[in-house]
Amino acid sequence: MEGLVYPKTTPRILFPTLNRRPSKFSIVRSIPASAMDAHRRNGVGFTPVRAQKAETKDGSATISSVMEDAETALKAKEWEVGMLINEVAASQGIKIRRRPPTGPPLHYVGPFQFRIQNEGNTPRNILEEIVWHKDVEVSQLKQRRPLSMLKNALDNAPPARDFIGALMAANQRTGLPALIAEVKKASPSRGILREDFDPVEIARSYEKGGAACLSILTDEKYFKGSFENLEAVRSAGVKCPLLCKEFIVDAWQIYYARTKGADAVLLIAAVLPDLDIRYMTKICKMLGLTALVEVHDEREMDRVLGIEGIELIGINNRNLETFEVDISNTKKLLEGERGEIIRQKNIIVVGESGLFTPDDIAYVQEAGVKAVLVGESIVKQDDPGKGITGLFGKDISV
Ligand SMILES: O=C(O)c1ccccc1NCC(=O)[C@H](O)[C@H](O)COP(=O)(O)O
Repeated sequence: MEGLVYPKTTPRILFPTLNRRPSKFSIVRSIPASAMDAHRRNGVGFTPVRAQKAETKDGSATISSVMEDAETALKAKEWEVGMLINEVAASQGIKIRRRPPTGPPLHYVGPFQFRIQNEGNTPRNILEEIVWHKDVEVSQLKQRRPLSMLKNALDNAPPARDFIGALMAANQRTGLPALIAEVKKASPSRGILREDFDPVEIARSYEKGGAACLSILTDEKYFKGSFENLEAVRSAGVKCPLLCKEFIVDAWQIYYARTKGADAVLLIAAVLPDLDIRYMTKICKMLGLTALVEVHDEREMDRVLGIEGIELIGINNRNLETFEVDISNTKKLLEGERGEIIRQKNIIVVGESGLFTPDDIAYVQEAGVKAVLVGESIVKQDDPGKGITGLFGKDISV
């Protein structure tokens, strides 16, 4: 296995040749997942994990300083806690691991220091990579806007609107699954979906075409979305309630989404252990937000059905680890006892991903969904609102 090589010497000693010899220090990654290859081909946001190097103020590379004993012990503890979190998640069948907090161990050979790419420090699939990146992104954002600051900002946020109410009203009005129309410029599996991307124009067109709610991608790196898009759509006067489509790994993000005008947030069961879903759902309720809890398979569905207070479940037909899309996943997860429990608990189910035709809509409606979340097939149309008519096989505008 190959790793990025840095010389090991005493602390703060400059190693001036490092910057001039980048090719010798680059990593050849060996990630087997075909998803990673597809992702790389599409060129959306992939950054290999690299060894960390310290930089001085003048920008030249330095040798990582030798850590003090206390610092080493703290890092070791952080590592252990990180591993424990992953163990709890794994015991619930969660395959997505959280990012190792201190990075992989260093190896010393002569004057060199190696950080070897291995199973433990390399994301195994695209969802894991997104989550690891999100962990870093959120911890940086939190430093700039601590929770106390967000809590103060809540007072100035536009009021939260009834996301589920809007879905139910549209479902009753049309007799068809209510549409959550997705404002999405790009995705890891499909690359760029729309070059001329004006989120407000697309949102208005969706609303005119009969969408009940909108899903706004806010992830920048992998979906080319932003919180500015969310804010812009909200302040443009679009009436449809807005789902903040983000990879939530920390409750701080829920507060942040609310300050930016979100009416709902996504919680992904493939990423979040039960306890996180439980307390994040409570935070959502406290803030007046709807939680759309997303599942991909039977195990995730069973976990989520075991959690009190879940009102809205999304069944994603896209396997976020392999990118495979199969709309029969919706039917499979709503069959038998699970469907029964969902009806008893009055949970609204949303069919997500891979829906392109009126037959697809009819198929998931027959399976039991009251709403659908659709991106690609409508956002790619010249007139996204008219794309809705094509998707449903009839005009569903108000
Ligand atoms: O779509 C991806 O490539 C993707 C990769 C990793 C995590 C999530 C991903 N997509 C999120 C979604 O599931 C879709 O944006 C959403 O359900 C709409 O799907 P579609 O109608 O197929 O655009």
